[in-house]
Amino acid sequence: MTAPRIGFIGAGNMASSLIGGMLQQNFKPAQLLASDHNPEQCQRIARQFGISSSTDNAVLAADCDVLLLAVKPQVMREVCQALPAMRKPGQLVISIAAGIDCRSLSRWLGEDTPLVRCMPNTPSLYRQGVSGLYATPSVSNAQKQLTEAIFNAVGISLWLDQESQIDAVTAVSGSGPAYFFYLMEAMINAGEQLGLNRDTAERLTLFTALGAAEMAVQSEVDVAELRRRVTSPGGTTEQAIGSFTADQLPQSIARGMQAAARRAGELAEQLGDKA
Ligand SMILES: NC(=O)C1=CN([C@@H]2O[C@H](COP(=O)(O)OP(=O)(O)OC[C@H]3O[C@@H](n4cnc5c(N)ncnc54)[C@H](O)[C@@H]3O)[C@@H](O)[C@H]2O)C=CC1
Ligand SMILES: O=C(O)[C@@H]1CCC=N1
Repeated sequence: MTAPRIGFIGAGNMASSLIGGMLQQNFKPAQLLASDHNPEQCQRIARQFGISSSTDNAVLAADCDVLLLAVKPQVMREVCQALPAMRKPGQLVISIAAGIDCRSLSRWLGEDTPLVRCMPNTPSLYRQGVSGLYATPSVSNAQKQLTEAIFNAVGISLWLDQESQIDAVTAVSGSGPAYFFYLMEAMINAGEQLGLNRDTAERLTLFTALGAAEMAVQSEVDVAELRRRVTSPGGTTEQAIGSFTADQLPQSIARGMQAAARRAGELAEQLGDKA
C-alpha cells in the first residue's frame, strides 16, 4: 500500500509543530505537503522540513488522501469554499481550528465529506502533544486509524463522544501550554526580584516545570498528593500555597478556562454557518 499523502492547508505555527513531530516518527517528507497563501511561509516550511509546498490550496485538494486545515478560524469559511468541488475521492478532511464546527465545515465542503475535528497543541513539535479528536459518522475505521497515526506520532490522542467537548479540550490542552508559559514567566520574574540573575531564574523555573510534569505523569499518586509531599508543615511551600489560595488562584484559573471555552463557542457563532 502506498503511504497516504497528507496536505496541510496553512503553513503556520501549528502546521509546523505537527509536521516537525511527524517527521521524527514514521512519516516521510515525500508524503507531506503544505500550502499557504503567503509565499514566504511556503518557502520557510519547505526549507525547514524538506517537504513540497504550494501557494495554491487546490493542488493539495486534488492530490492528498488527508487535507489538514490549519488556518485561523477567521479565514476557514473562505478557504473551504474556495476549494474545488472535485477533490481526491474518499478524501478525509481534518480541521484543527478552534470553534468552527462540523455542521459549518460540511456545509462549506459538501455534506458527505468525512470530517474529523481535532484540537492539538504546540508541544507536538517535540512529540509531547495532546490531541482531542471527534469524528463524524461518515469517517471510516481506516480513516480513524490514519487520524490516530498522525496525532499519536506527535504525542497522545483521545477520541471524544460529543463534538461539544472539543471546546473544553481547547480550554484545557489546546490553550494550556500558554497557561504554563504564563506561570513560568511570572516565576522567572519573581525569581529575579528575589535576587537571582535572569538566566539562573529561568533555568531553575524551566527545569522545575519539566521535573514536576515528569513526576506527575510517572507517579502513582495524584497531583494533590505530590503537592502535599512538597509542603512541609510550618515550612516554606505552605506559605506560598497559602498566599495563592488567599488570592483565589484556583478560582481565577477556572474563570480563565471558562472564558477560553466560551470564546470557542463565540467563534462558532460568529464565523460558522448559522443557516
Ligand atoms: N497555535 C496553537 O497553539 C493552536 C492553534 N490551533 C488552531 O490551529 C489553526 C492555525 O493556528 P496557528 O498555526 O497558530 O496560526 P498561524 O497564523 O501561525 O498559521 C495560519 C497560516 O494560515 C495561512 N493562511 C491564511 N489564509 C490562508 C489561505 N487563504 N490559504 C492558505 N493559507 C492561509 C497564514 O499565512 C498562516 O501561515 C487555528 O485555527 C487555531 O485555532 C489549534 C490548537 C493549538
Ligand atoms: O488561541 C487560540 O485560539 C488557539 C486555539 C488553541 C490554542 N490556540
